[in-house]
This record gives sequence, structure tokens and C-alpha cells, in this order.
Amino acid sequence: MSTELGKAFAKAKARGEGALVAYAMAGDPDLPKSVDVFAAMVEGGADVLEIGVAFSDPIADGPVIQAASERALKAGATLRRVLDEVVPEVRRRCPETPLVIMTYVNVIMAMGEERYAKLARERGISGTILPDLPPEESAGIRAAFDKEGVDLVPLCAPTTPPARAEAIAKDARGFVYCVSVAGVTGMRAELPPDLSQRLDLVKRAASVPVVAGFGISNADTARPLVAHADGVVVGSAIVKAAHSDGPAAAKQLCADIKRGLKR
Ligand SMILES: O=P(O)(O)OC[C@@H](O)[C@@H](O)c1c[nH]c2ccccc12
Repeated sequence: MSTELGKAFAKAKARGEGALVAYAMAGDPDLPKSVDVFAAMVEGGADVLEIGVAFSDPIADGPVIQAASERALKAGATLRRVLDEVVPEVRRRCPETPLVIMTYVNVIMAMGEERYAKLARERGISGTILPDLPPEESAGIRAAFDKEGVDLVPLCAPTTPPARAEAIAKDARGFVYCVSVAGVTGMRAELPPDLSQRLDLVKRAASVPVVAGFGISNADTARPLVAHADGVVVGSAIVKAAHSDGPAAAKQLCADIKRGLKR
């Protein structure tokens, strides 16, 4: 595991808190302003930043993040520009916070996985999440990432059979991303009752931290998960807050969620 990711989760744990993995879209509303959003999220207490790189066909995304993708694509937020213009600035302003890129396989393949992994490492990226990469097809990309020390963070869905979830967890890099609900990203009033059991199973098998994501939007939805996971991922709620009310709103929301993550 990247030492930076390991340290960030360990630090949160030592403070008696679940970690907040906070997502926003690079280039929304434009490249420099998205840097302000990421910096504000860290000021609000985000422990890990998940930096979205827009893709024209974001199949796993709900309406809030799809709209953010469109704004980012209009602003010219290509993978190359995100790595050259957004990531270095976020690193400069948040030197302690590990950064994870979240995008789709095509975006990485268009650059070439080896070239991406090398650039990502040079820019200080700790890990990468590719929701449309099936584990069976991940060997090549993962080898390229491993070579540069960029963690390929795997996802587990509610539809993943337990034995397969265990295998994914055992072999994970960085952390395991447990998707709470079948479907797309977006805020939800309730999370499924069997989520805590699924998290417990993955946690028992995993040698890296385990986080839950999809549908978590505030302290109340985050709170019940800290007994079962090392942290939570929040995306749509932050993207929405930043889009409506700017970086300060994203900061406030992160601070509120962090209060819900106290053990
Ligand atoms: O938006 P939500 O429901 O808070 O879920 C997190 C999510 O946004 C972020 O991790 C993410 C954005 N796009 C994705 C696509 C697949 C998996 C995860 C993601």
C-alpha cells in the first residue's frame, strides 16, 4: 500500500475517527477553481482526496456527478491537464493529504497505462479507482501501477458474491471501496440494512483499510458505518455543495461529516 494512504488512515484511527475520503470533480467549474474546492475539503477535515477525471460516458455516475463531468469537460479537464495543472497545485496546498484519481478505464487506456502510472507517481498520486475495470481484466493495468507504486483500489458491489468479495479484499491495494447500493452514485435517504454485514466480511479478509461509499451525504448517514468500516467516501453531496455555494460550503459539509465519524 502507498505509505501515504496507510498513514492517513492510521492517523484518523489514532484520533478515534473514521477517515473521510472526499470526492470532487477536477475542472468543475474550471481547473483553478476546482483546486480551491479540494483545498477547502482538506480544511474541512478530509483525510484523503478522490480527484474525479471526467469521462464522456460515466456509466457509474448519477445526475449530480454527470452534470459535474459535463462542466469539467467543457472547461477542458483532460487527464493530462488534471495531472499537470490541478494535481500539482493540490499537492502544494495540501502536502499531507494523499490523492487518489477516480476515472474510467478508457481515459487511462487513451494515455497508456504505463505512461499514466509514471506520470501519476511523478505528480504524487497514491492510488487510482477505475469502477468499470472488472477484476478479471485488471492484471495488466495493475502490474503497470504496481511498478510505479500507484495503488489500484478495487471496488466491491452489493452484487459481489461473498467469496469473490473476500478474494478482492485479500488482494487489494490501498483500500477496498465497498459500494453500499447497487446502481449509480448519488445521495440516498437510507442505506441497505445488510451493508454492515458486508463491510464486516470484507474487513475480516482485507489487509488494507475498508471504506463504504455511495449514498453518504451527511453526519447521520456516515455515523452508523464507523463501527464497520475504516472510513466513508462522500461525492455527490460535496459536488452539489461546491456547485451551489462554492468551496466554503464544501468545507463546511466535510467538517459536518467528520463530526459524524467520531468513534
Ligand atoms: O456520490 P456518492 O453517492 O457520494 O458516491 C461517491 C462517489 O461519488 C465517488 O467515489 C465516485 C464518483 N464517481 C464514481 C463512479 C464509480 C464509483 C465511485 C465514484
